[in-house]
This record gives sequence, structure tokens and C-alpha cells, in this order.
Amino acid sequence: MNEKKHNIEDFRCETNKMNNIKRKVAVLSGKGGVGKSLVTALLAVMMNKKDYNVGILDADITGPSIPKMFGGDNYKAKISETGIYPVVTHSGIKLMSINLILDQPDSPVIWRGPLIGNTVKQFWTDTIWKDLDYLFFDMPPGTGDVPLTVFQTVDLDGIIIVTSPQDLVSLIVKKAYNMAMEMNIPILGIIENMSYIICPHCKEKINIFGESKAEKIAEDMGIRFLGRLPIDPMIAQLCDNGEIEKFSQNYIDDCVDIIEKVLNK
Ligand SMILES: Nc1ncnc2c1ncn2[C@@H]1O[C@H](COP(=O)(O)OP(=O)(O)OP(=O)(O)O)[C@@H](O)[C@H]1O
Repeated sequence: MNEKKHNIEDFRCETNKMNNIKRKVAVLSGKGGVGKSLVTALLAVMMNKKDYNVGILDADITGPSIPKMFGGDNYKAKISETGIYPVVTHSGIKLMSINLILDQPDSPVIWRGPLIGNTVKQFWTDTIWKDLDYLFFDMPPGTGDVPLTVFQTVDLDGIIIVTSPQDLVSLIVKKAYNMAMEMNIPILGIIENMSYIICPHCKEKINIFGESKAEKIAEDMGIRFLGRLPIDPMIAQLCDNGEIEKFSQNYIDDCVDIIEKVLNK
């Protein structure tokens, strides 16, 4: 399906010798603010609940949000001569993010593209994850420098595209799709976030952006539709409180099952 179309240079790098990482999945969005970090965090939480060893590499260097969702903004990764030791969360998920290295998590990273790219590369080559069943990459939004670096550096098993209902009518999802296709990376499917709300009184499902077109668009592109997440104030609260590991809804159960099935074939 994803035949290589362009002559893109290959800069594959090996990860730390101590690592044994079975599956590497990047979570991508065409633009910011659609809930890509949230989806990454939820996938990790759900896979961890299924007893898999899970890690998250936060490749969003200028806007890292993973540590905060797990309550770890003040945790620090340990740097040694052999590599960088990730932070381990309450439930055992391993995290690597620029905010786990900076002295102050609110310090801005004012670096140019190549330095940002090299930092992400170093997270891949130097972090000591040891045994992981799944490593999720939370990519920065868009289809710029860093996604390109990750696509070239890491031998990814697949990407997941996160979108919101409004994006699907634009070309933004198509850009993420085209980038993965050009880099010959399998697309595992699309997840639609902020798809609907549930009335807290009558429990009616309200499609505030109109009837979702996600399934149809996925079908037109020939990729899987992995499911949809509602806007849920409880999710926002869990993120704000750094308690995303307490998430217990079944919104993405099907998505997790599909990913598990496809990647364990
Ligand atoms: N389905 C949802 N229900 C409630 N809140 C949500 C939902 N999705 C995302 N949010 C909230 O929106 C905020 C932004 O989400 P997130 O950081 O995942 O977006 P993003 O796409 O990774 O953004 P960027 O890539 O621009 O940093 C988070 O604080 C999260 O709590």
C-alpha cells in the first residue's frame, strides 16, 4: 500500500544497546491543539493497563505536554555516562521529554530547528528504555522538521493521525497522510478527537460540529478509522491535575485493540 514514491535519504539510527523496543508508533496531527498529546497519553495508559511495557518519547520539544499530564513536570530524568534514564510514572509508564531535563519546566526552548532535531534524535539514541512492548512518539504538530527527523531516524512500525472534526474538511489531515506515504511509513489509522459531547443531564450525544465525516474520509483515503473521542471535561481535569493514569472510560478501547492486532500480526 505505502510504496516509496520519493528518493528520501535514510538516516536510520540505532537506539541504545540496552534497549529492546518491539513496536514504535508515532502520533501525528496536521496542526496543533487537536489533542495529539492526549491521544498519545491515553494509548500509553490503555496499553499499560493491558500489561504491556510502555514508553512515551515526547518529541514536542518546544511545546512538551506529556510530563504534566502524568503529574511529572517536576520529575527529573537521570543522565549518566551510559545514557538517559527515563522517568517512570506511578503505573510504570516510562517518559522522556525535554521538560524532564530542563531545570525549570516553564523555561522556553528557544532553539533553532537543527538543535531541536538533534535533541529528539538523542532521546532516541541515548534513552535507556530497556524492554518495551510499545514506544509512542508524541510528535510536534504539523509536518515540519521534527516529524521528518523522527521518520528518517527511527524505524517506525506505524503512525496514527489525530484530527478534530473541523480539520477533516480541510487539507490538513491529507498533509499528514501524504507525509507518511512519502516516507513509506504504514498508517495505522485516524482517530477523531473532540468529536461530540454527551449532555450531562439527558446523556444525549450531541455532534456539535455536525455529523462526523471521519469514517468516510478515512475510507476515501484507504486507511482505517480507529474511533472517536468526545470532549469530556473529566479528561481535561485529569490532564490538568496530572492524573491521566486514572482515565477509565472505554472511548478508545476499540482503537487499542486494532493497534494491538495489526502490530502483533
Ligand atoms: N477530548 C477531550 N476532552 C477534554 N479535553 C481535551 C480533549 N482533548 C484535548 N483536551 C484538552 O486540550 C488540551 C490540548 O490537548 P493536547 O495537548 O493533547 O493537544 P495537542 O494536539 O497535543 O496540542 P499541540 O500539539 O498543539 O501541543 C489539553 O489540555 C487537554 O486537556
